[in-house]
Amino acid sequence: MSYNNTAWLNDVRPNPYADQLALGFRHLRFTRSLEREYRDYFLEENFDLKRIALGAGLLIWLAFAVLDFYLVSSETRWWMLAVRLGVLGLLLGCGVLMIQRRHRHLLAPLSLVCIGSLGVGAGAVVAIAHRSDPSFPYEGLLLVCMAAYFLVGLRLVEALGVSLVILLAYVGLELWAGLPWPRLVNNLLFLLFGNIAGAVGCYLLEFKSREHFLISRLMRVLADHDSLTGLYNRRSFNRQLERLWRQAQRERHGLALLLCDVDHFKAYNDRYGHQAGDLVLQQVARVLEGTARRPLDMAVRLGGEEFAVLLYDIGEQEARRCAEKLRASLEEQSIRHEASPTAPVLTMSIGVACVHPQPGMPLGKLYELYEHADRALYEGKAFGRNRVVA
Ligand SMILES: Nc1nc2c(ncn2[C@@H]2O[C@H](COP(=O)(O)OP(=O)(O)OP(=O)(O)O)[C@@H](O)[C@H]2O)c(=O)[nH]1
Repeated sequence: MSYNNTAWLNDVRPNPYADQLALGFRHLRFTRSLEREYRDYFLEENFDLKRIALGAGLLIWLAFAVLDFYLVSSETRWWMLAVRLGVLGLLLGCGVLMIQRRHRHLLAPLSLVCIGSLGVGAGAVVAIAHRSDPSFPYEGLLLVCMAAYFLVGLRLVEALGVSLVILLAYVGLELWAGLPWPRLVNNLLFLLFGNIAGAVGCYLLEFKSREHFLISRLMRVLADHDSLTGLYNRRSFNRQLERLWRQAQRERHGLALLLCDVDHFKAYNDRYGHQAGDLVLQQVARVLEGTARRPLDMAVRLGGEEFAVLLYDIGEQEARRCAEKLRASLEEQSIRHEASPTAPVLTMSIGVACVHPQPGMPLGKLYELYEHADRALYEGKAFGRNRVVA
């Protein structure tokens, strides 16, 4: 099985999610960093499922314990009950850890312990019963394996591993119980075929889950980024601006907004063509990215030839210096602009505004930051362009 509809992906590459979709993942494995991200996502997605499955498993286990008691009359039922109680204790112990989010990293191993103990416990109960009654039903074991494939939120490799352990333990226990060979072979074949069906279903489920992960992450990236330059778009800028405002209020850090506008870009388009204009916008974007290097900084394409750089934890002097460096960097690219009346190369004007958000300062001040930078940019244009105004 492979992911076939890759033609549209070429439009959005390079992008790690699109690249992985195009590369395929039929062995249910991504590249190293994506694999780590997927496993985190998978754990988070299945957090509730695991807890519900554990609750259901406990109830079914108890119901079978009651059934054993009525179905088996000999002394062996006490041994069966002891096994059931032992497994019950283990499930309760794991359950206490699993319901707390702070033990999230233990979720996968705990699920394996739960399903494994249910399987081996069920195998032990069946083997004990088979010592006196070889026709005692053993099919419940398949139920446990099916839960591993479909209910507990395990990856295929985990479900296969734990099912294999359960089957091996079952064979060992039946040999100890002395189940006649023809019966053992019959039971084992039934369990094996059931497991093959479960594994195929689990493979398809995991494949779809991985595909969903990649597509949903890719959609998120596309929704937050400008398709021409790859910079953040205005929507994610607005979101991030408010988030950073609150963070800066809490941490008492300064914020700076650099509004950048390419000079005489209409003339550039008219002189060199729209496609050349697009390439230049991409070049400008790379220059802006060089300025927004720290994790909370952000380079944005607001639209057309208007860009913004949001800088976190910065003072007025430093912001002005950054803006000047940015302006000079574009000029140093020496992109010829023969149609510009102000410079022989492509330049941009930058309006700078800074704020130190204090706790309790209204959000309205944030919009003043934008207005201030916009006014400064307007002045920069009016005073001849290719300059920084704060
Ligand atoms: N190539 C290209 N051009 C674009 C894009 N978006 C907007 N533009 C062009 O950018 C130009 C912006 O022109 P104006 O707003 O008049 O600004 P300007 O010519 O740069 O003049 P000043 O800003 O005053 O220096 C318009 O001609 C738009 O068509 C784009 O994605 N690609």
